[in-house]
Amino acid sequence: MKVDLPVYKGEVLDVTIMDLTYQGMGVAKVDNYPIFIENALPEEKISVKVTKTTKNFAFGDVEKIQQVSPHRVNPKGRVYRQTGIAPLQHLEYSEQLKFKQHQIAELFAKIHMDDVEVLPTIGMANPTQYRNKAQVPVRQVQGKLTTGFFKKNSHQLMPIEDYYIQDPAIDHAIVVVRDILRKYHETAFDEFHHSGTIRTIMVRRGYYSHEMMIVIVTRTKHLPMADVVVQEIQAALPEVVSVIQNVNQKRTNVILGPVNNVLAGKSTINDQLLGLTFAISAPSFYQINPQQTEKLYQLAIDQAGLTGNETVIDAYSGIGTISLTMAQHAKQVYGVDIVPAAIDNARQNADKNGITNAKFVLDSAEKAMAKWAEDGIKPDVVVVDPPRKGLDEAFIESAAQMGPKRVVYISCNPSTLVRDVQRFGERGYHIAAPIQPVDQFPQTPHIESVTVLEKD
Ligand SMILES: C[S@@+](CC[C@H](N)C(=O)[O-])C[C@H]1O[C@@H](n2cnc3c(N)ncnc32)[C@H](O)[C@@H]1O
Repeated sequence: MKVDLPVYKGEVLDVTIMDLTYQGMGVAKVDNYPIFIENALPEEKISVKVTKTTKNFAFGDVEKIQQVSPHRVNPKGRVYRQTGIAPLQHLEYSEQLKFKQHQIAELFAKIHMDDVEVLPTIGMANPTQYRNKAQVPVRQVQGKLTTGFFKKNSHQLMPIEDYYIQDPAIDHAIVVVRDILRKYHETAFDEFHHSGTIRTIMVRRGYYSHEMMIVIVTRTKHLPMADVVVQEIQAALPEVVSVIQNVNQKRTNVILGPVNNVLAGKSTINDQLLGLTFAISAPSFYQINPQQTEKLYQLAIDQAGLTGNETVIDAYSGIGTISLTMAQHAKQVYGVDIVPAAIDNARQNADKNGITNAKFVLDSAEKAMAKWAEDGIKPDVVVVDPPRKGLDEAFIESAAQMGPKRVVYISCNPSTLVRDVQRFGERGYHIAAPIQPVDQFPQTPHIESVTVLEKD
C-alpha cells in the first residue's frame, strides 16, 4: 500500500532540530514524521535535503545552518564526520556529558521509571587522544597501500593520519608501519576480490607502561618479507615489545582471525590499572580509555560495599581487571569469560600480582552462573560488565536464584541496561543508588555507566 509521506527524497526544507538520537544525529519533525540529520544540533535551524525516506522516518543532509547552536564547536573537519571516528566532535564537551546523562534518564522514563536518578556524567579534563588501542583498515588507495578509516556505512577507505581520539604515539606507529609495508611492497587487502595480504593494523599501547603491541592482520598465512618488516618496525618504534601476525582468511567484517603468530618479542604487553599489573594479549578485551577506567572501576569497587568477607562473582571478567582489583577487598572472587586468551591472561595476572583468592573459568557467563548456582556458591556481590547486547535472561535467572545482596552493573549500552534492570526488578532487585555515567568514549555517543541493584 502506498503511504503518503510528508517529505520526499531530494526535497530541501527548513526545519528546527529538537533532539539528538542515541547515535548523535539531530532530529527534526515534519507532521510528527522524524528526519534524522547528521551534524545537526538541538535548537539549530537548518535547511535539510532529504536523502532517504522510509515508512516511519527519513534521513537528511545539512544544506545550510541558518541558526547555529551556542554549543557548536569547531569540528576537526569533514573526514572525521564522514568516517564516524568522532561523531559528536561538533558538540561542546560539557554538552556531550549532559547528553549522555539525559539519554539514560530518558530511557528509564520511557518505561515509566521516572524516579531513577542519573548523576552528571564524569568526564575527562582532556577529552581527546585517549584511546589506547587502534584497529585501522588497510586498503589500496590511488595505487598505494593506505591506512585510514571507512566512510560511514561503506567500505570506502578515507586516508587519515591523525585520528584525534587515539594516543598520538599510536597514530605515529600506524604511519611508521604503513610506510614499512609500502617499502617492502606488501599488498593491501581487496575485499571485493578477496585478494592482497594486509587487512588491518592493530596497535595497543600501555598508558602507564608505554609498552606497544603491533598486530598485522593478514588474509594469507604467509607474510612476505616478514623478517625485515619486523626488524624495521622494532628499529623505528623502540616502545614495541610485541609484534604479532594475526591470520584472518575469512570473508568477514570481523577484524581478528583465530591464529596469532608472535613474530617478535612477547605475546602480551603489560599495563597498570589502580596499581595492579595486567598482561594483555591481542584477542583479549581491555578497556580503551585507561584514565576513565580507573574512575569506573573505583566506583564499582565502592558500590560493591566490600569489607573483606565477601564472595564476589565477576561475570564477563575479561583479563581479570575488575576481579583482581576486587579480590584485594573480598574473601573470594570468581571470574568468567568466553575468550580463552582473556582467561589465560586473567590467571597469569592473578599470579603476577600475587593474588590467590581469585578463580577464573573459561565458559559463557550464563552457563558458568548456572553451574555455580548448582554448586551452591552464594555470592554476596555479582558484578557484570557485559558487551553491548547486555545480559542473557538465563544469566539473570541464575543470578537472582543465588540471591546476592548486590549486583553492580557496568553497562556500555543504556538500552540493554534498562531492559536488564527491569528483568532484575521482576526477580526482586531494585536500583539502590543513583546511576553514575562515566565518559569512556568522548566525542562519540557511546555511554558507559555504573548501576547498583539491591535485593528488596
Ligand atoms: C565489556 S568487556 C568487559 C571486560 C572486563 N570486565 C573489563 O573491564 O576489562 C565484556 C567481556 O565479555 C566477554 N564476553 C562476551 N560474551 C560473553 C559471554 N556470553 N560469556 C562470558 N563472557 C563473555 C568478552 O570476551 C569481554 O571480555
